[in-house]
Amino acid sequence: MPEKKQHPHPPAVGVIVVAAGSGQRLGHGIPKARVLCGGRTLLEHALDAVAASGVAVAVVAVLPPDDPVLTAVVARAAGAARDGAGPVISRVDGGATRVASVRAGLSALPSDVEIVLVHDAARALTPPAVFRRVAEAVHGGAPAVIPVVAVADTIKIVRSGTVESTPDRSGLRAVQTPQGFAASALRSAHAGVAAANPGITDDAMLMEALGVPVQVVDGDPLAFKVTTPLDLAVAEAVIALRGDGAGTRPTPSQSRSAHDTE
Ligand SMILES: Nc1ccn([C@@H]2O[C@H](COP(=O)(O)OP(=O)(O)OP(=O)(O)O)[C@@H](O)[C@H]2O)c(=O)n1
Ligand SMILES: C[C@](O)(CO)[C@H](O)COP(=O)(O)O
Repeated sequence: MPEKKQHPHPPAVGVIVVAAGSGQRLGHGIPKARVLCGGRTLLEHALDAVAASGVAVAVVAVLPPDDPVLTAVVARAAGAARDGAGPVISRVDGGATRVASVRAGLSALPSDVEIVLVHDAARALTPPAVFRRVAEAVHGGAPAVIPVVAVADTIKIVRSGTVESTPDRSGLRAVQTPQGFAASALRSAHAGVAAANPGITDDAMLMEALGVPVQVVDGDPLAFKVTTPLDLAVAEAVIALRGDGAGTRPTPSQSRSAHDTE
């Protein structure tokens, strides 16, 4: 029987939380990661989920440049992680596209990280189990892993206002984050593309272009992306239902400072 490859130590996992987007579709006029949901910023919810997953040795939050509110959020999370022997948490400025922001995050991660998870701050309520599923699949040998859910609607390919075709729904999946990669594969893939390319909407696309197999694992409905005002209302309702506001709410001064900027 072939010998199973043994890792001498658990691979070091780094998480990039991309939070530098402007949130045009949400329309709050401030970066989306700073928008409050259940009294806390979307970035705080996302960082909590990463911490609760327990997968990371290092976390880099990619922020809009010159954002004191989000910089303070990261500083608080870093302090709490230090006190609780959690991951090292840092921040870096993002870029004009998601690809550019991921690239900035990659350059800020420690070079000895072996697995990288790239996560949207906008998927603020992603259950910690999704992070673990993705990290375990990469640890198991897959170079690229994405969480997916089935598509509920019939999807049409439309050209110039007319339906061209209807793809078979049984083969369609909606893609979530965190997306996980062997660090070396992700670094190589990013080295080969233009950061400004607007057609690249996720990191798995870079792997697909290189012919690297992308494995799927189960996503979770709660890993939905807060994109529109309706999504934010759903996220507020989820937080209210699960009743986790108490004890995790910010102090009045923290809450005021986030509100004041809206
Ligand atoms: N230049 C960018 C663009 C996006 N993102 C991040 O990528 C994730 C997915 O992007 P999306 O939800 O589309 O965010 P926005 O780009 O902010 O949204 P919109 O397109 O409505 O402006 C988000 O967590 C967002 O902060 C980023 O870090 N840097
Ligand atoms: C990465 C992503 O969340 C996977 O669904 C998505 O592609 C981000 O796209 P967006 O256009 O930046 O929202």
